[in-house]
Amino acid sequence: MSIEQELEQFMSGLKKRNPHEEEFHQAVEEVATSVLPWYMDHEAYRKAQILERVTEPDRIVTFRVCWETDEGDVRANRAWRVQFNHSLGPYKGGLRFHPSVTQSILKFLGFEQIFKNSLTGLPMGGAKGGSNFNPKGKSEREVMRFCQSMMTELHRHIGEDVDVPAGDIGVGGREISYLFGQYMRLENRWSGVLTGKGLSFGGSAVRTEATGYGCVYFCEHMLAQHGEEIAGKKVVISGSGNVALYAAEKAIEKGTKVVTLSDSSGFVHVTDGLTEQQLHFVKELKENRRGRISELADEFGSVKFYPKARPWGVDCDVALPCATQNEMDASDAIELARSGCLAVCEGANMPLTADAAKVLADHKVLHAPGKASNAGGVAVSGLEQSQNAMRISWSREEVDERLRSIIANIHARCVEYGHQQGRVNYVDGANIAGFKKVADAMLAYGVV
Ligand SMILES: NC(=O)C1=CN([C@@H]2O[C@H](COP(=O)(O)OP(=O)(O)OC[C@H]3O[C@@H](n4cnc5c(N)ncnc54)[C@H](O)[C@@H]3O)[C@@H](O)[C@H]2O)C=CC1
Ligand SMILES: O=C(O)CCC(=O)C(=O)O
Repeated sequence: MSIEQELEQFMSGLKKRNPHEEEFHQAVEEVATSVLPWYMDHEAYRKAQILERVTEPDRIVTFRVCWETDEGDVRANRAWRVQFNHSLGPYKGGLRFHPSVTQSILKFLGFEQIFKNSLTGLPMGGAKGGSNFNPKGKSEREVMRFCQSMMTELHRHIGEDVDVPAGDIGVGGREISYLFGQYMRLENRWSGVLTGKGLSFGGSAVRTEATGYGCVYFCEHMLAQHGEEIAGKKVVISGSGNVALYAAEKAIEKGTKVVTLSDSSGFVHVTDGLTEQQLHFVKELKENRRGRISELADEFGSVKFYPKARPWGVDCDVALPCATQNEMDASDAIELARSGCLAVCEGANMPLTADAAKVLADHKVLHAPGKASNAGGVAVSGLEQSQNAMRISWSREEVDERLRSIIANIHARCVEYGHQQGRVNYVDGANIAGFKKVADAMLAYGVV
């Protein structure tokens, strides 16, 4: 059978076993496309059915989360924890609170997390969880009651050596604190069972910034590998949450011009590049006031807001999609390629549709997949676990230095496994390097 036929047969079985889970199919197909040519050459992995086994989660816990609104009305949400694979260490991955959350989305995220965590070189397995709860418009007390109710079930399934959740969309420092408080109340002990904690109670320096900073560090390596430098580049960023804001901060520090940010209501265009004052305004707006990105244009006359639009039509050298999955489609990718964009470095998880990724490859636009370029967040979470286990805290400088070194290593591994005719195919490189380490561990464990 040809590789294409192998892929088709494998994907057709996977789709039958996991019907109506489009995001999960998409994430698996991307990995399988990269690894199959290599996998078919390695009899031992094939015989042990590693690809079939690694695409089946170890377990999925689904549960109901009941809570009361401030008016005393009862609400019931659905929540999940997908514990995908713990071959390399305790399960690790974020929790997402967003009305769009489904089992398919959490399976795609948990699956990607296996290989991302493998690439960091730290001992972490892959997991993801979350709920279709919408924190938007909820009061502090409602968010607290939801988090407490969620942890009342979740605490049975997690532990510092079992599964260590963290934040993701809709889950930041506030939610992690409420979840952690409830965990301690239920278990009557302090443990590093969540990461992204406050600095005064076991959190790590630089965890808040790590995903965005790491994405820019990765982009810098990717450009340098291809004879370009980041300073002076025009950068388009989507999103205005945790990842986007700290990617913008680091990009500005590196001498780039950040010309866009966005949220689900539209995007802002800052022709001359976002200033530090404007970035400070957006941080306050998003992290504390939880307002809309259009308020940046209301505050600063030179900023223009485009409602219900995405930023990919704005001319740029570098694009950092930092909002959500499938936020860039083929027509967006064509616009980016036409504007002369050199590199797309994913801050979000799977922000490109499969067709968009193909357009970038056809136009020779460098493309770093999230599992490599946004691994800085989980890497610093891994460092938070180490600090908690040793009961110490490293300085900001020390954590940042370790983060840079982990990102440099991930980049080097992408180059090692993705080098193709003078350029690097970062998607293949990340997938093969991440997969191989997990596959070797699974082989060593025998049939389990
Ligand atoms: N927080 C972290 O450490 C990590 C996050 N990621 C990924 O980065 C992405 C962003 O996550 P965070 O910044 O943490 O979340 P966040 O909740 O802080 O921000 C999410 C951002 O995405 C935007 N957004 C959400 N849904 C959208 C939609 N349907 N259309 C347009 N915009 C939308 C929001 O307006 C917001 O700007 C996600 O894909 C997440 O999985 C990846 C690695 C680590
Ligand atoms: O810090 C973590 O454990 C998880 C981060 C995350 O959810 C991700 O890498 O997508």
